[in-house]
Amino acid sequence: MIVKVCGVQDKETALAVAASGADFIGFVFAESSRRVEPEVVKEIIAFLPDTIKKVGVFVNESPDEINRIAAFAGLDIIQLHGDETPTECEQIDYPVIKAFPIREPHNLERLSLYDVAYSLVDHPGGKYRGGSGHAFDWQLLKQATPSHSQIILAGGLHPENVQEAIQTAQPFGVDVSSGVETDGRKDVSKIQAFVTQAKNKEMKI
Ligand SMILES: O=C(O)c1ccccc1N[C@@H]1O[C@H](COP(=O)(O)O)[C@@H](O)[C@H]1O
Repeated sequence: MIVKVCGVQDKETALAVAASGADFIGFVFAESSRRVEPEVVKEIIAFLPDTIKKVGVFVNESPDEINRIAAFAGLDIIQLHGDETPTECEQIDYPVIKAFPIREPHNLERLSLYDVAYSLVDHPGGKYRGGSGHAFDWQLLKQATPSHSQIILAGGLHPENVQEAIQTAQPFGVDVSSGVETDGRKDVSKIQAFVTQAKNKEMKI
């Protein structure tokens, strides 16, 4: 099970995410309370091991600008969380995670239009285009087909519900942001608990 922890804004949290055993770490470059500047991300990434993949989250940014920021900061993967077209996804020089808001079963039909590395399925969102902390009906994913690219489940996940979410939706990976925060800040104990639960490891007390 691939685990991504998103919305990291400082070095201490980034090191804790890497130490937790997470596979992907996410930095939000879009409008959000979790937005970080490329210069800050570049500094953080310098301290991270190669084993954790660095994901940049963008919303409706131009492919040229995304490729420029990715090369500058040292990103490995690009997550597109807006209205990006299949053509725009192909203009990204990095593996792409394309996010799809899921409200109804027919929303899954769009996944097959995109030739991307991963499809991320998320709640339609609140104030920003992601990171709402709300879950959608995981049962809808039972209608996903093997022709869809590897599915990452997101939206309202936290340490207490991630195992049920995995059992219900059977995704390739899971992604969390709000669910590992306390009072709007990343909480290291919740990050550790989330990764442990998602990877179905025994909790160390
Ligand atoms: O986290 C954000 O602030 C954010 C802003 C804009 C686009 C995407 C964002 N994050 C992604 O949102 C989902 C779900 O987050 P949550 O766990 O429900 O808080 C996740 O894919 C984040 O990568």
